[in-house]
Amino acid sequence: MKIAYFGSEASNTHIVALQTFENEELISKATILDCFKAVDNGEIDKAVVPLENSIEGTVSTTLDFLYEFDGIKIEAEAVMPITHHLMIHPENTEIEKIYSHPQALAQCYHFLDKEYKEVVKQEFGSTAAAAKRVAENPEKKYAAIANLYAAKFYHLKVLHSNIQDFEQNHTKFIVISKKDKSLKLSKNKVAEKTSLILTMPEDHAGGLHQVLSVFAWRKMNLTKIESRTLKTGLGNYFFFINVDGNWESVLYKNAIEELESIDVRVKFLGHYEEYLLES
Ligand SMILES: O=C(O)C(=O)C[C@]1(C(=O)O)C=C[C@@H](O)C=C1
Repeated sequence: MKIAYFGSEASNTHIVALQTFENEELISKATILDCFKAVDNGEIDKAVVPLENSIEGTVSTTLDFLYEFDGIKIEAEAVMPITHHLMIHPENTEIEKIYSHPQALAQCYHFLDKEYKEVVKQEFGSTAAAAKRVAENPEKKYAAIANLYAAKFYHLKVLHSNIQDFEQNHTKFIVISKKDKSLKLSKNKVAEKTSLILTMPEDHAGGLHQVLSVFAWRKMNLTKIESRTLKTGLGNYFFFINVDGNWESVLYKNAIEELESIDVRVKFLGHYEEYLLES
C-alpha cells in the first residue's frame, strides 16, 4: 500500500505515519493539498495529515479540503504529543533567521518573543523542511524549529529543547482515503467518533440552535464543533462536528434525516477510532 504524509522526511506527520503504517511504502508530499490530490486521483491509497493542535487550534487548510474534496473520508485519528526544539547547523553559532511550519512558530510564540525578538521568523513548508533547509545551508545563519528526530536525521545541533509555550502539546492527525471504512490499529484506542460537515441553507435566527437541538434531545454528545468560512461571502459558514458514540444506533440515522428535512446539507466524513501514539 502507498501512504502519503505531509512534510519532508522527519516531519511530525512522518513520525505518525511511521508508527501507524509500519510495513507500508511512505511517500512525502510537500503540502496538505498535495496529500488530498494524491488520494483523490488514486496515486496513493491513504494519506496522513494534521487536523488540530492543542495550543494553536485547527489546521484550517485540512478542514477546508475535507469540505472541498468530495468522496474523501477519515479512516482514523491519531493523537501524538509534540515537542519543539530550536536547532542550528553544528558549524554555526549565530542566528539571523528562524524557519518553521506556521503552526510550530505559533506554538513557540512566547519563547521566540522572549529569546529571539529581533530575529526574523520565516514560515516554511513543514518543521522537517525547515530543518533540511538549515542542514543544506551551513554558511547561512539559519535555525529551525523541529522535532528531535529531525535534528538527528539532518545532523543538526539542538540549542534549546522543549520550547513550546505550554507543556501539554498534542496534535491530532487524520488518515484520509476514498474508502468508506474505518482503520483498525493495534494501538492505544481512546475514542470512537463520527465526523460530519453541516452546511445550513441560509443564515437565519436560531439556525445553529435548531441543528444542535437535533443532537441534544437525542443525548448525542458533540465533542467538537467548529465553524469555517464557506468563502462565498462574509457570514457564510460550514460546521465541522464530531459526534461521540455509536454510529449504528437508530438515533444517528434519525438525526441525519431530521437535519436533511430542515435543509441542512450533511457530508458524512467517517465513523472511526482515535488512537494515542508516542512522540
Ligand atoms: O511540520 C510538521 O512537522 C508537521 O507535521 C505539521 C504540524 C502541523 O501542521 O500542525 C504538525 C504538528 C505540529 O503541531 C507542527 C506542525
